[in-house]
Amino acid sequence: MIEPDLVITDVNLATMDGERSAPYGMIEQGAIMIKEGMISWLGLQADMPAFDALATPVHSAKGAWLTPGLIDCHTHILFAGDRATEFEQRLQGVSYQQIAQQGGGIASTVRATREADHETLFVNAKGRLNSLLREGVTTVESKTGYGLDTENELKLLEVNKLLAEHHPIDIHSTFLGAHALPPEYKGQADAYIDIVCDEMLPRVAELNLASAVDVFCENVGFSYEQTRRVFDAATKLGLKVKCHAEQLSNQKGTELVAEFAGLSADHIEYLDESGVVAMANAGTVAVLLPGAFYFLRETQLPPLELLRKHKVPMAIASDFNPGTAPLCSLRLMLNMGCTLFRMTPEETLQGVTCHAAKALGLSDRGVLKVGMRADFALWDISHPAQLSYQFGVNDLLNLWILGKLTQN
Ligand SMILES: O=C(O)CC[C@@H]1NC(=O)NC1=O
Ligand SMILES: [Fe+3]
Repeated sequence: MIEPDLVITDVNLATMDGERSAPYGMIEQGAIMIKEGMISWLGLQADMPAFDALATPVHSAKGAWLTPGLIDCHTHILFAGDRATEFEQRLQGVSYQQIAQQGGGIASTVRATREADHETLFVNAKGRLNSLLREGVTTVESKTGYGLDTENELKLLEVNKLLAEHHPIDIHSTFLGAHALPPEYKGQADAYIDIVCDEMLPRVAELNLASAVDVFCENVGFSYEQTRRVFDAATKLGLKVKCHAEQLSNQKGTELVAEFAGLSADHIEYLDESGVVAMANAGTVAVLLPGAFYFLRETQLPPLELLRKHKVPMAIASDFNPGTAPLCSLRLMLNMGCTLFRMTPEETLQGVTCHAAKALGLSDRGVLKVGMRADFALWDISHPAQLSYQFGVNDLLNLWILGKLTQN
C-alpha cells in the first residue's frame, strides 16, 4: 500500500468523468487520496483503502462538493492600458469605426503594450490570475496578440514563462501574432502574415515559448487564405492550432482549423452545420465565449443544438481582453453559459473542466480520476448546479494545485 500524502473525506465528488453514468460523474459520500501531486484513489468513503491515519494529513470536507480545478481555456491577460474611455464613447453613440479611425480599439492596446516592460505586464497579468485563482481556477491559457511585431510578441511570451514560473496557476501559452494588423502594416496584411510565418513563428518554436498558435479569422481580422498560411507554418513547426472563428461572420475558419486537426474553434456564433460536422470529425472543441457576446450586446447565438446533435465537446472561457470582454471571471461565464446560451449547468461545468482541458490538448486534468493531477476545488454548495446558478457568492472553501493547498 503506498501511503497517501493527503486524504479528503466526507466529500461529494463531481468527478466530471464521462465514463460514470451519474450526472457530473458524481460520487456522493466519497473520499479521495493524493500521492505526489496526483490522484491515487477516489470512490465511496465506505470503500476507502486502509492508510496510516496518524501519519497522513486528513481533511474532512464535511459534506462539501469537490470538482476538478477550473480551467480558463481562452484569455488575453497579457496587455497594458485599458479601453474604459472607448466604453464611455460608445455609450455616447460613437461607433467602433470612428473609434478605430481615432486610433482606438486594438491599436490603442498595442501601443500601450509595446511601451510596457516585462515587469509591468507581469504585474498586470498576475493581478488578473489572482482574481481567477480566487474563483477556483487552476489552469489558464494566456495568448499573446497585443505586441504585433517580433520583439513585442516574444516579450509577451517571455512574460507568460515568468508567470508560469512564479504563479501557482498552471499557464499555457498561445501565440496569437495574427490577432490584428499592426499600424505599420496598414493595407499590407499579406506582408504582415509573411512576418508572422517566416520570422515570428520560427522564433516561437525555437524558444519553445508556446504550445499552440491562434489566428483571428474574421472580416475585420485575417482572411481564410491568410489563416491557412499561419496554420500551415505552425503545423510544420510542430505546433497545434486553434482559431477565433465565426465570431462576427462565417469565414469558414472553423472548417480550416478542423482540416488541421486543430484543438478548438472559439466564439463560433456564426457557425453552420458543415462547420459543426467538420469539428465533430476532427475532434475539435467548441470554445464558447459568452462574455464577448454579452459585452458587445450580440444577438447571434452559437448553434448549440447542432453542437449537441453532432456531439462536439463544448468548452466555456472568459476571453478576458480590454476591448470585447473586460470581464475577469470564469464563474460569471458559467452563469452566462446558462442564462445567455441556454446551456445546462452540467454542460457549463464540463465547459470549464474536462472539455476545457481538451481545448488545450491536455489529458492530465479536468477530471477527478486516478492518475490525473490533484488540481481541485472544494465548494460550499449543496449541488454542482449551484456553480452556474449563483455568482459573486464566496463559496470556494479550498483549492489544491498538484495536491498543494493554494487557497483557503
Ligand atoms: O478588442 C480587443 O482588444 C480584442 C478583441 C477580441 N480579439 C478577438 O480576436 N476577438 C475579440 O473579440
Ligand atoms: Fe479572444
